[in-house]
Amino acid sequence: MSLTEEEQTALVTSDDPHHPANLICELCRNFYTLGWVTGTGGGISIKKEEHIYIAPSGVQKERLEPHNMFILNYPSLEYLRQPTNLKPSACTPLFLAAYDKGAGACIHTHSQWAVLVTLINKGKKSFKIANTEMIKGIPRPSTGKYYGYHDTLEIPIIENTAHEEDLRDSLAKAIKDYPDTSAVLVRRHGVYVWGDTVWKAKTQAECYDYLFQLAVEMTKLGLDPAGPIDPLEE
Ligand SMILES: CSCCC(=O)C(=O)COP(=O)(O)O
Ligand SMILES: [Zn+2]
Repeated sequence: MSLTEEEQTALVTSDDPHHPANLICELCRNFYTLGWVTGTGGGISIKKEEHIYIAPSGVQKERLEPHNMFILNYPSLEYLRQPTNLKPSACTPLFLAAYDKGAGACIHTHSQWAVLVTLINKGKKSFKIANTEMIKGIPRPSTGKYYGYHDTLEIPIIENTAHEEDLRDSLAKAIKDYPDTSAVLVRRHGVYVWGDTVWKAKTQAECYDYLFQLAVEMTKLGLDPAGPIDPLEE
């Protein structure tokens, strides 16, 4: 299905700040201040009905404008809009793996806390944390509820590749092997987080980042993030 130029422009033009083309720009500016999307890496994609909005690759994400957005039809994966002289984010195949799981938005961060948590879990295929309030912000699809305070949250870690797009198969396998997960850590690189809606994805990304930082700091203090509550604490 090819759209006229006017139809394509209409898909990225709106006064509504919640329109995906506007939200991606706003959220990337927000994520930039958190150190999640500096140096052009990282980003966010949003799905609105059958339209997937994707930012361009290799551009400063905090300077994006709505007319820079690519739009893919889902599930046909046909591009409805491709801005000239730009390439879609290299994360596109990874975002699609999250959409295949029913996500409404997917965030990729290069947060140093995400990177560090993969390094303190050297040689391990996952990161675990328990007995922490912020775990309660993470959904657990198998129960239809959220994780509880005393639950152990486990996030898979996959190995980085030279090119972002080559992560797709291992990310898809991690999603299959960890059906309760809504995030995949990429060693020495960052994290992918997805949610049913853009706001859920954002909340979860914030909770995960908090938990990654906490785990790094706990480990530095000789505490085990997945360990039991020490009775002497109370
Ligand atoms: C310095 S960024 C290296 C590539 C990367 O990790 C990444 O997330 C790229 O994303 P883009 O949307 O710019 O293709
Ligand atoms: Zn990346």
